[in-house]
Amino acid sequence: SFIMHFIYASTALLATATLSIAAPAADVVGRKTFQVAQVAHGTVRKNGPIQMLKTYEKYAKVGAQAPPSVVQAARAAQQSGSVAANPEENDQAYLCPVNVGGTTLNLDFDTGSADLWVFSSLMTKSEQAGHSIYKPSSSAKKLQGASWNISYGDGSGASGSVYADKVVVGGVTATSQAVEAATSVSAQFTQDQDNDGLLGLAFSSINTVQPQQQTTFFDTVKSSLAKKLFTVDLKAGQAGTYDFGYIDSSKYTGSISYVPVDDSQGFWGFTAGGYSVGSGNSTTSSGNIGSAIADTGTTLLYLPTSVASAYYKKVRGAKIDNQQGGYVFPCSSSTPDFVVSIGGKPFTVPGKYINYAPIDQSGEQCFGGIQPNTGIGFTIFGDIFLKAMFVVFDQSTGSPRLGFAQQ
Ligand SMILES: C[C@@H](SC(=N)N)c1ccc(Cl)cc1
Repeated sequence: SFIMHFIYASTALLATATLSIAAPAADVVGRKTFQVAQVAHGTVRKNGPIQMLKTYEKYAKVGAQAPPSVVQAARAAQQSGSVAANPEENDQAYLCPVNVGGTTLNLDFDTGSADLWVFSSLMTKSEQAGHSIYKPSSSAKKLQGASWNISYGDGSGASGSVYADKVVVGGVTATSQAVEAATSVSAQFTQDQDNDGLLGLAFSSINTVQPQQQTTFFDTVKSSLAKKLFTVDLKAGQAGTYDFGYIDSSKYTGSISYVPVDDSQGFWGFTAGGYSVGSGNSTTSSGNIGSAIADTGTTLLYLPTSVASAYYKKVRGAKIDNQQGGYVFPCSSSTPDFVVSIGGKPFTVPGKYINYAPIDQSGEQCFGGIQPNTGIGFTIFGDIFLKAMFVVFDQSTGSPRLGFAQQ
């Protein structure tokens, strides 16, 4: 199904209010005291050399220099790892094996949301059917009073309670990660028995846990990674990878072009430039695409309506089919490449990726991988785009940035 994940993260207003309550003035008659429960945030095992190296780095501007032994020990302790991203049918989503509290679950890594939620033993047996299930392990600590509720624009959603437990992704370990155990999920999720939950990789500012917002897996382990970044290398119809803490230069061609990220909405936001349809001399090109996000959790490529219209003018028999919810065309029509400028460099989505899939068994009409971003308000570079690229989601410099290269 062409489900587009939307996210309406519930606000953290309550948590903000709680945190901003001023302590009563000491001289107030009948002074009252109050307690604020401290809940373990996502954490990783602290490591001496890494902590020492951070101290040396903190005072580097006043001449502190870490001894080679500290640098060497810290480097040895820093984490990095890689996990397979296995495509579902039609590359609708990509699922990665993750060890959550001792059980391996297949999770949809989603750079467009910030909750790590899983199918759990707290759900009814019928809802659990066919899925791998998280059962809070003996090492799990329930976050008393914490809850979460996430909803997506296609009407899907999930909710439940929260535990702190060990999570391992490609050998990278978060010793105490907020694991959002579902008590209820919508039909779209129960029906997709390949998918045991989501691992959010957007910014923790849109995590939905209340009353105390929690960190994503990446934010939890970030300080322990050799480099504070992860890379995404999705592929068409075959397994790709998510790598944490390092850049594997064998996974891309040419050089990586970096652009600044606007994380004000909690997404990996950036500005996309001009575009062209087709390759060689039969190209059309026009104005800027504008604000966009890099989103592994969205299947298709959602572009401004004028850009989508310009693209399908070049596809024989293309039309909008409201019953199907977007552009369709004869499966026999050829689909041109789509080229977009990011950071002043051209990036090409091969035309074959834009013939997404037949709309039915007859195989006559096919659904487009490019669709208009009507009602979204920004461009979404989803998997149709990402599976042609190698992308670096980078927090290793002062402010976040995205790196793009063709694969
Ligand atoms: C970021 C994606 S949802 C996701 N990847 N979890 C998104 C957000 C808002 C709209 Cl309107 C449509 C799609």
